[in-house]
Amino acid sequence: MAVKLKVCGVTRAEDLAACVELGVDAVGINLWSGSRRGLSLTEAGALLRAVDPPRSLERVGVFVEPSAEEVRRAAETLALDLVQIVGAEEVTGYGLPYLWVVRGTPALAELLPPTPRPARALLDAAVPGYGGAGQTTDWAWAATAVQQLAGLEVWLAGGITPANAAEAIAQVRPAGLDVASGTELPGARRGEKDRAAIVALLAACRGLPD
Ligand SMILES: O=C(O)c1ccccc1N[C@@H]1O[C@H](COP(=O)(O)O)[C@@H](O)[C@H]1O
Repeated sequence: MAVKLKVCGVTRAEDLAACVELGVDAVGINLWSGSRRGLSLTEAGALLRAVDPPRSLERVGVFVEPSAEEVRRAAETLALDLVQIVGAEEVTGYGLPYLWVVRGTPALAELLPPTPRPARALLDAAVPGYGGAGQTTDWAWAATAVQQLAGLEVWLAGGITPANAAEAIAQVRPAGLDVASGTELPGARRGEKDRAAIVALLAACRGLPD
């Protein structure tokens, strides 16, 4: 089965257009000013208007400790499909379809989907700075979590690169990969994406040779 790919932290029109052209499944629009991939709502709106991606490309808004009003306003302005909220103590998506972000490796016995039910779960590494640091989570733990959460779509994030994506898929069996750093060349200043990295990640997701 094909594994989906989300390219997270898109900041340039050419990168968003490449995601459309290459058949990426989802893009993350980072709306946190603390991230080097962060866009203001005005910038994010301009980016989406410049490319006008088809609705088949899922739009995920990424937030860190946002207010409910901030999330609702962005979801409406950018026509977001899902919201990904990191850092808040209790995350329920503020009434919108949301990703349940699981950071680190909590005890599996306590790994229960919150209410209301999330659209999917995202297993990410617990890193200082909330995310996007290119650090892998524990894949053995993640593989067990995927099995335990059967019935819920579970994606894997954290330190996925073209070099390790196939191995991550084989070990963890996620429904999708969510990649920020691994879609960029070293030194990318503001989330500039590398087309070759996206091509290679898609090949791993679709089970194709490089
Ligand atoms: O990308 C960011 O800068 C970011 C900032 C704050 C919260 C989440 C962020 N990104 C998410 O983190 C995962 C893992 O990133 P990476 O591939 O290890 O760099 C990424 O997929 C985003 O969903």
